[in-house]
Amino acid sequence: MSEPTWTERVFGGFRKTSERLSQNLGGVVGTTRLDEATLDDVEDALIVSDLGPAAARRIRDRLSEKRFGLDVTETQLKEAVAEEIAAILRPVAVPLEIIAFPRPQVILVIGVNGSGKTTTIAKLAHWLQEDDYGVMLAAGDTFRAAAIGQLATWAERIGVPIVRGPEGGDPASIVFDAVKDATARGIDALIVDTAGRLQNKRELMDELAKIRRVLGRLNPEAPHNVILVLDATNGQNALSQIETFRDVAGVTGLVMTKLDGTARGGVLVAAAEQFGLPIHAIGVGEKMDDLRPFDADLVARVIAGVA
Ligand SMILES: Nc1nc2c(ncn2[C@@H]2O[C@H](COP(=O)(O)OP(=O)(O)OP(=O)(O)O)[C@@H](O)[C@H]2O)c(=O)[nH]1
Repeated sequence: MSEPTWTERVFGGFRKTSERLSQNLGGVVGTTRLDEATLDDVEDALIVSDLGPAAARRIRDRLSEKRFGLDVTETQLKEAVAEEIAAILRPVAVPLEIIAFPRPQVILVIGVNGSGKTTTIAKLAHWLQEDDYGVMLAAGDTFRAAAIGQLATWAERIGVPIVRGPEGGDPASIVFDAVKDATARGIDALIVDTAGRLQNKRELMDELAKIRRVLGRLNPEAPHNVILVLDATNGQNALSQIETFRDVAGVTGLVMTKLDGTARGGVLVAAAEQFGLPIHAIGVGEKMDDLRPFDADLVARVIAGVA
């Protein structure tokens, strides 16, 4: 059997959301009048399909504004829902921009253990490299020797330089060395792995504050990006993670990984509505070319079951 295409994998990541939505919109068979009762059903269906109450309400209101009292078939209703989901997702489908000057652009990557942070850093490095950017990695997750080793293995595989220190080393000093090195080499993007642990918010805040302080001495604008990696299989937990990391670490953008599984990716719609943070990319596998741009229209159609 041939490997699934990336679009097929995205279908996997949103399948649970999509199936639930379809089941719950299942009451709409044949042609239905879009009255208050039907709109209530649609809103409920959206809520239980991971899109969350705020996005569900917005979609309901938009449907009501545009089509109240009209007769719609199930397909027309799903098409209309897809359009409203896309309207929520399009503003946040923002690719990661690499600025030309000053170099390097410093990209901190954070996320809870096992979220796919290290793999995402590797994929991102590979992605940027394919676009002819010079990339360097910094092993700022000094908490575990294995994390440093894992990143170093990826660096070698992709063919990018890495700055690393000993286990338990000071992340801020590694990042400082990395920025100096990257500057000397004319590197475009320096991607920094961080311990990013939420178990101890105070420690995380202190660590990031120190990294920011040290970076600020070299370039007041650094870090240019703070990307939070989210695991799609965590469902609604993603929302509380975004909120906490936003408050603690000043998140500037998101990458959702593991959307190739049977994840409940619909939570991204809830996240878009609630936080409005850019979704730079999605992860659809464990290999280095398994990072994809976030395609709002495709995802909306997959969720609504009309792709
Ligand atoms: N299916 C799938 N697996 C992924 C994806 N991204 C990462 N993984 C896997 O998820 C597991 C955890 O990924 P890591 O990159 O090590 O996660 P991490 O957040 O760095 O974890 P720690 O090193 O424990 O902090 C690994 O087995 C990865 O291969 C993805 O998009 N799809």
